[in-house]
Amino acid sequence: MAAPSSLASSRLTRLADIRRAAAVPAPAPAPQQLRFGCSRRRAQRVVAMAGSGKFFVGGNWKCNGTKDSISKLITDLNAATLESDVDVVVAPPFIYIDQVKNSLTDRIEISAQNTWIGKGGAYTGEISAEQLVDIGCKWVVLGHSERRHIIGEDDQFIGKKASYALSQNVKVIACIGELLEEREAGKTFDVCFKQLKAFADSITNWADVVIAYEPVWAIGTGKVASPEQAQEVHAAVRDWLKTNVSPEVASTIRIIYGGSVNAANCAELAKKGDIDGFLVGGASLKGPDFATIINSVTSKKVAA
Ligand SMILES: O=C(CO)COP(=O)(O)O
Repeated sequence: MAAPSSLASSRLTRLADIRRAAAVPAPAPAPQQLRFGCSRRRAQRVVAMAGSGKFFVGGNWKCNGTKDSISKLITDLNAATLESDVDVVVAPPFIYIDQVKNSLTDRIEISAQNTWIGKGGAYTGEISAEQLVDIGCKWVVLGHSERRHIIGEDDQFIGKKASYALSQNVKVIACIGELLEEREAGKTFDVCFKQLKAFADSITNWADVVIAYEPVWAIGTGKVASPEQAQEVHAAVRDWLKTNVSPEVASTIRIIYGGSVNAANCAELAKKGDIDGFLVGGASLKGPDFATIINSVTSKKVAA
């Protein structure tokens, strides 16, 4: 899947337009929303952003499924009508990748949920990037909060994984996101930028990277970020990339949102200018719901 060609020009135009956006009033945050403490100028800018590139939807199946349940899910996905202008990826548990590869439509690409930091060898329990390539797996999810906070992976370790995976032509879904207490302490941007910097220190080929913003407090909790909350962080991440990597990367990279996305809330999120798709957990285990989320790209087109 090539990076969308329409992105660069639309985003560069958009970034230029941001400064003229002051006339657009920022909506007052809903009472339950937590504020980042960002300036009013930034909030206004964020709301004014519009336009996006090729939508990207990933399904992270995590440590779920059996041969039978996955067979049913594949049947549903193969039968679903999916909008054509969306890149779709699913990430099954390693042991089911071969089953999925052999029976899922090749309209949908396959991702691993993890990989080793370097070449394979005497690393018990690990799977190497070379092995992912061998089995036809084109993507890997790295930096997921469950690996950061449950397994204990740190920024540098995750950065090494990203670097090695990309060197073997495995594309990376690079996850970042803050804990609830970090958000409440006003540290959302600091945390996201620190995690982003660790990726940036290790990545040279950004064309094969999708960034997933997944606030930890929204993962598996049913507490989805509001479209404004997600948009605010996505726009800040894009600004960070513009300053610290390059305007071209900032304008072309897909930044997707994850955390309690479902068939009911995806359309409103998709309308936001800097939300380029989703990384879906629970709802990706239900074929029809996952198809609805993929097809929420139509809301984006309407909003644009
Ligand atoms: O962690 C996630 C995707 O990587 C999100 O999980 P949920 O959609 O189940 O909240």
